[in-house]
Amino acid sequence: MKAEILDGKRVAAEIRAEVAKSVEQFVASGAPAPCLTAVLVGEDPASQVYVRNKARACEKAGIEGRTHRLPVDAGQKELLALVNELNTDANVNGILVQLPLPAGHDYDEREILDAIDPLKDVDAFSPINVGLLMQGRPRFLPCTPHGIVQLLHRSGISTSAKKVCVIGRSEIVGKPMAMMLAQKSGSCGPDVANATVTLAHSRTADLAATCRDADILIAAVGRPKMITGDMIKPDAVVIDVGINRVDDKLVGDVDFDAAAEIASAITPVPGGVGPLTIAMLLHNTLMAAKLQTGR
Ligand SMILES: Nc1nc2c(c(=O)[nH]1)N[C@@H](CN(C=O)c1ccc(C(=O)N[C@@H](CCC(=O)O)C(=O)O)cc1)CN2
Repeated sequence: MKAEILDGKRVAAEIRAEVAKSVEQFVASGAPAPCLTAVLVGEDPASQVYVRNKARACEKAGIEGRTHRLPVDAGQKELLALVNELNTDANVNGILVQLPLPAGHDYDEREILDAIDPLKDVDAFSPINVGLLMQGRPRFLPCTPHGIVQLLHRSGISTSAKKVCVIGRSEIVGKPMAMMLAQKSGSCGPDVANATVTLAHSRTADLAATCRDADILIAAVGRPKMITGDMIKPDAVVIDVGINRVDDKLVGDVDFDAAAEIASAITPVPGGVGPLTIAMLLHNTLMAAKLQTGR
């Protein structure tokens, strides 16, 4: 294999240790431990795992991690009422609603995310936080794209003047990722910015050629092994955001074996981008607590 493996698990552990140290200092200054509250609707197995992992990660970092579980058919009104209750609970610094909300029960995801107090919106999905990011003056950075920025930065990979292709235009990953990489340096954390970004999607005319033109390829489409070896420029950096369960195994959006023979660096699945999402959530929770207490 030619490519260097970008070890997201290791970088996430490094960030989690840094957050834990900062939490310790925050608490030593007389502040209460930061508190993150996750809301889980229904019993989707993957969502249950993610929420449990978030609570465990909180505990290890000295953050109080609470989970509110609602039945699948709780309904929009009850969910909104819970979000509003958490907004006014002074003991709660960060709120997240685990996505996706259950299908077939008429949940309006947009209305729920809009209702989260922007100062407690540690996922950075609310319109205020998305708008601040668009304007290059973010408050919270969305966790998965921020994790990717940290991984690139800590792996010594610069994006400045590079051609980056982000495949997938989701609100959680694709759109904010493209926005962050296109910003001027310094506005979205470390010096991972100033890229020339293409945001590709299902209607992109010649996706293979578009991908092949990229120095850095970020795949966030949710389709197993969709990015094949022939879509990768020799020596490109490949970041795989996909987590697809196929025959009881996790596979990314990239055909890893083929890509690793062509790329200079690549993230594995599992153990690549995924663990960074939770690390950056802890970072945002501490930030929220600091913003709310003025410390
Ligand atoms: N409210 C949110 N909902 C969702 C988010 C989010 O950031 N906020 N992102 C994803 C799910 N997610 C966190 O919520 C998440 C996904 C994957 C991982 C992870 O560590 N993956 C591991 C594999 C884990 C496994 O065995 O399944 C890896 O890639 O190594 C963490 C968090 C959608 N919903």
